[in-house]
Amino acid sequence: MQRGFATGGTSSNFVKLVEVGPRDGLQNEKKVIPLATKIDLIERLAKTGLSTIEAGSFVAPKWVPQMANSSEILEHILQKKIQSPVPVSYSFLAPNTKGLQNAAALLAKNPDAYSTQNSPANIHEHINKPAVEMAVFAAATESFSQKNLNCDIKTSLERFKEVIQDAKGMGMRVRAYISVVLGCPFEGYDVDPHRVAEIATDLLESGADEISLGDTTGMGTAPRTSALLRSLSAAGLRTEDIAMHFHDTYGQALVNTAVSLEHGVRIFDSSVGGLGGCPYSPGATGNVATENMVYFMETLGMDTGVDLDAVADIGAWISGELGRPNDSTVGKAVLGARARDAATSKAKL
Ligand SMILES: CC(C)(COP(=O)([O-])OP(=O)([O-])OC[C@H]1O[C@@H](n2cnc3c(N)ncnc32)[C@H](O)[C@@H]1OP(=O)([O-])[O-])[C@@H](O)C(=O)NCCC(=O)NCCSC(=O)C[C@@](C)(O)CC(=O)[O-]
Repeated sequence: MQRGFATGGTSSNFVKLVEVGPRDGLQNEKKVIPLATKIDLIERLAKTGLSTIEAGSFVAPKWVPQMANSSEILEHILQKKIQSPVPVSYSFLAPNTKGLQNAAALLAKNPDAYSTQNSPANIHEHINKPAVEMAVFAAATESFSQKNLNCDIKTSLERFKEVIQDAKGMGMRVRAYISVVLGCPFEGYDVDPHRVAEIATDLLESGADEISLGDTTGMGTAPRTSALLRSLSAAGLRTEDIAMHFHDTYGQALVNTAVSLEHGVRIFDSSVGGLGGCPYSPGATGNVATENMVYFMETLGMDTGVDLDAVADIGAWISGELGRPNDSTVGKAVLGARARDAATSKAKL
């Protein structure tokens, strides 16, 4: 369907979306999701123009059982050529060196199957070989760090330094999350932006390539998002190193996205069908839906390179597979408009 927004990508209006559905989106589902469904989801997403897909998590299966088959997912990515119109980087979480080593063992078995930061910058090379990146995840509050990682922030940063340096040594790109930056389920709204800046600086100094700031609880508001980004900037952080990760629990995700765009942020996390929730954040709902994010960027004349109709189809499909409602308002609207158009064309025949 023609949506009639200004389009046309230039490097200045490009916004990178990081699809977190297969990891953040699925990790909290109670029902066991078959491996084949997870792989199908990743393969479908890879065809939409998304360039980064968070595919799994090398965490303790006792803690997050739904992610227990992340090794099989990584193996599939390495062994089968997933078709994609653009080079895709597949990202996996690691909470400690054990998680990284588990991923590294699979990479070592398939050394020619993936590209690294050291690979030649040849687009065909990258299209033929997926990139694999790792992600570590800290918290902005002590309570959340204890619940999510079973250690305090200082200990987590020491562990992450090792994980980041080892992963970088293997040529991998590393992203670092900081959760609960705009509100904590245990400590409330009072999250200190200066502390967020300190943690982000520590992670960047350890070698992380990008910091994703998680509004885990969706408690972020426009003024508080702006205040946080001002604090980070005052502390010397560069917007090009920052990604924003909004959950839409209070319906503020796109407002906060607009504020972040004004501050120069150009990387946003989202989840197809609005899947998600954090197992250690009671009451947390899904990430902002990828469909909503793509549509929103299109209305602003920004270019994500992502096919909105294709992600709308995937959102409806995966919601059906999981037996849950499709949480993307845009996804439902796109499919509704398509059904109306089809009915109108049929009536004209
Ligand atoms: C960090 C630990 C492991 C500490 O947990 P612990 O219990 O303190 O760890 P431990 O070192 O004492 O080990 C306990 C057991 O786990 C095993 N183990 C230990 N590490 C691993 C590993 N990597 N892979 C596989 N197994 C592992 C270890 O071998 C041992 O096994 P046992 O001897 O009992 O059989 C645990 O707290 C953990 O896995 N936490 C992860 C929690 C998580 O995944 N949360 C969700 C991701 S964060 C998120 O969703 C937020 C985000 C990123 O989306 C952004 C936002 O919205 O905020």
